[in-house]
Amino acid sequence: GCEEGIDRGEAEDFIRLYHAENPSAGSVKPRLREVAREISQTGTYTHTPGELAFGARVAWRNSNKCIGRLYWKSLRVRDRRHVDTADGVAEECVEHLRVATNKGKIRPTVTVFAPDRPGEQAPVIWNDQLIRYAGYRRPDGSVVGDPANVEVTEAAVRLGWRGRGTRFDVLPLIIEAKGTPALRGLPAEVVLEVPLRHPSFRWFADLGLKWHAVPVISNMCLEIGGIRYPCAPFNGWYMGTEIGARNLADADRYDQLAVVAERLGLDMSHDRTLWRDQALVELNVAVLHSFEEDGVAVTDHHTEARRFMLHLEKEERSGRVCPADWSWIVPPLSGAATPVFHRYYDDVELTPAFVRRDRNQS
Ligand code: HEM
Ligand SMILES: N=C(Nc1cccc(CNC[C@@H]2CCCN2)c1)c1cccs1
Repeated sequence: GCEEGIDRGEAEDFIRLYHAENPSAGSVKPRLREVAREISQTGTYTHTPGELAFGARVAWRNSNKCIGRLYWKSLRVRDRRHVDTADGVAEECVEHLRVATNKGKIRPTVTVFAPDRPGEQAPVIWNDQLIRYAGYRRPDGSVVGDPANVEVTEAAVRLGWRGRGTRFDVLPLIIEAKGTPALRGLPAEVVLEVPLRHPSFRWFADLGLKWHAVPVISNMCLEIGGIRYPCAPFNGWYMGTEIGARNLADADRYDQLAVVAERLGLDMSHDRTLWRDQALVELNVAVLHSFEEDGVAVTDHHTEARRFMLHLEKEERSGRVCPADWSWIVPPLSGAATPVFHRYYDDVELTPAFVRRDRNQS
């Protein structure tokens, strides 16, 4: 919340950073005076469109856990700070999906909705991504669909939603505006999905697996110069391992390794036959093959690791520290076979930033 008002120091630091990296923005002194005046009069201040776009791009550049930061300057910023109703947020999220998906040629995009302001509650989205598959817990404790989404599925059901009960039901958005949560379904035409098949094993298609094309994170707060934007959904494209080595592989997600190993005819009698590892590779081959064949942007972890090494070099050449968290940067498959494994990083927390939104804060 912003009961205590804006941190003037953070506001000044950001304005100075903006002018330092954008000489065409003119002299910093008049803008610093204007911001200080607005804060003392209203308890907050308003970013110019240029400051907002730069702040969002630098928040991406500062994201310690992100391997995909090479193209941070190309982030498309949709300034929707005037939107603060459930209908408005829903409409703009649908448009975000249309613009970002771009028929598979995915464009990294962020939509920035209303900020926290003294006495006004900013809208928030309860879903952690715009596109999520429902998880239905059955009486015997088993789950149909994505176990990671059982809670949000139950929240949607409490609000009146009923799914079809398949393993891949796309959840509605739950948007809380002015304290009231509301359901808003996504039109099918903005939810691009990729059915998964394997280039060599024809039986793979019969597993009935698929995944959505665009990951749009909708539960993080964008913080710029002391201003909090609790609703700022952002997307890139997937790295294949996120789907093939986590979402479909984790035991507490779709748990498909034994299913794939069985169909591969592997010896599953002991871990040391490495049947899990062989199944993992084929599952990831299927993800990359299917996305590529459908013309949907995706990267493999070798390519993404090489790009990140290039990003590190460029940042160091620009005289900046590139903050990184080794445990998130190293891919969950074949870590040491990628260059990002073989070095240390400075895991410092810089601002502007995308931060996890605490449950109790808006
Ligand atoms: C363009 C392609 C991109 C790729 C391939 C990529 C890749 C990734 C991957 C693999 C992760 C780890 C996710 C996980 O393990 O669950 C990640 C984390 C993250 N990425 Fe990126 N990213 C991209 C673009 C972006 C963009 C456009 C933004 C924001 C504008 C962004 C911000 C972040 C943040 C904040 C995290 C950490 C999330 C958390 O703390 O939970 N990334 N990225
Ligand atoms: N490729 C992406 N993956 C991504 C990025 C940030 C966060 C996430 C979701 N991470 C949460 C899960 C659940 C815990 C560990 N991983 C995925 C992108 C999503 C949005 C922009 S890029």
